[in-house]
Amino acid sequence: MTKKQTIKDLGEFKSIEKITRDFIYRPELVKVGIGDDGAVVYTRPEMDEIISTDTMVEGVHFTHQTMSAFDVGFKLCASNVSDIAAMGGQPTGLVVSVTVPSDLPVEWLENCYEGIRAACKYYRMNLLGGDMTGSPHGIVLTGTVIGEVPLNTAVTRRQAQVGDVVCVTGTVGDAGAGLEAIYRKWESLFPHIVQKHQRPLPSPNLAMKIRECGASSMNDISDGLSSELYEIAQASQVNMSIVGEQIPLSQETIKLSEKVGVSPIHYALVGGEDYELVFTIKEAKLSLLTQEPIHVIGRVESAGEGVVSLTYQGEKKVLEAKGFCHFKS
Ligand SMILES: Nc1ncnc2c1ncn2[C@@H]1O[C@H](COP(=O)(O)OP(=O)(O)O)[C@@H](O)[C@H]1O
Ligand SMILES: Cc1ncc(C[n+]2csc(CCOP(=O)(O)OP(=O)(O)O)c2C)c(N)n1
Ligand SMILES: [Mg+2]
Repeated sequence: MTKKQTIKDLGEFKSIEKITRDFIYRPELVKVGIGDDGAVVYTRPEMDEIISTDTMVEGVHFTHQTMSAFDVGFKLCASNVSDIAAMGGQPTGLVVSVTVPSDLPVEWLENCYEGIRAACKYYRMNLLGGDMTGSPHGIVLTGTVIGEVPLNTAVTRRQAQVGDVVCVTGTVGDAGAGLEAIYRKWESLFPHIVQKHQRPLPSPNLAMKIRECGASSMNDISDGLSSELYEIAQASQVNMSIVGEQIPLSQETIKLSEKVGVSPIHYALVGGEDYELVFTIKEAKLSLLTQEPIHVIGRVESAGEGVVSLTYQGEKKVLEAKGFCHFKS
């Protein structure tokens, strides 16, 4: 068998050249793209700019068992786009920093960039630049995304109002349950949730509609619904009540929970990486969103310290503020 060409064989500049050709999907927004010290982009006077960044680390966000190189590239973009969507904005550009071991096959990086390309194409986002360095251990990819939202309309976590309903988009818990399915080698039994783990597809268009309908606060679900609810409640200084039975779950997540023997809402509350949205809005505005995949899961009850209560199977408790945590002891 011939040895695969590695990053070290090809060298830094040739590797960059190989993977970054033809990456502009919105040429009208770029003055200077890849190939200079910095990218130069047009900004529009009627828009505010949004900037966010997210990282994927081998062994933390993925392993060679859980995700292909293409998936890693795609999900890096998706998690960044999700942050822009959570502000009610649209993504326009991305820079990617790649830190890889020198013996990594060039093919891995090429496939990863095919995933980045698929996402950039899907979201009409320009790849504007990046960085490439060696890593003594494992792969680390960081995306920094820029996006735009009409002036002064960005939806923050800070404005949830007493009386608002609390809603989520899509189904919640699928990505965490999908990871469990991958670990147990049940991919063929649970194709939909495995796909949700490997290729999440946040929707800035849905987020934009939610913003236009008057959402008072919004957050994306990266660490788990429980911790995202607390982020809104604490930033807005309100208490919320959630009804467990109203959290939308997919059939596959329900089936996997039964097989594994955990509560069906477990993955929704603490799984994370769904890249769905949780938001608050006046109940009267909901009629504008009836065509959309949106579910009411609770209500903003009162001004307060930011406590979230959960009623489930007839029992009301304070929801544990649990989610994915990078620095657990
Ligand atoms: N190393 C850092 N330096 C500066 N700001 C940071 C750093 N890490 C996180 N933040 C900021 O802290 C806030 C919370 O971060 P995070 O939990 O990662 O947000 P999200 O879940 O939306 O990705 C964000 O505003 C983020 O920009
Ligand atoms: C191998 C592996 N183990 C565990 C997870 C689960 N996981 C890793 S990071 C994470 C939370 C989201 O990542 P983070 O970097 O905290 O996203 P952010 O909140 O910054 O958007 C979760 C649920 C995974 N995806 N893959
Ligand atoms: Mg983050």
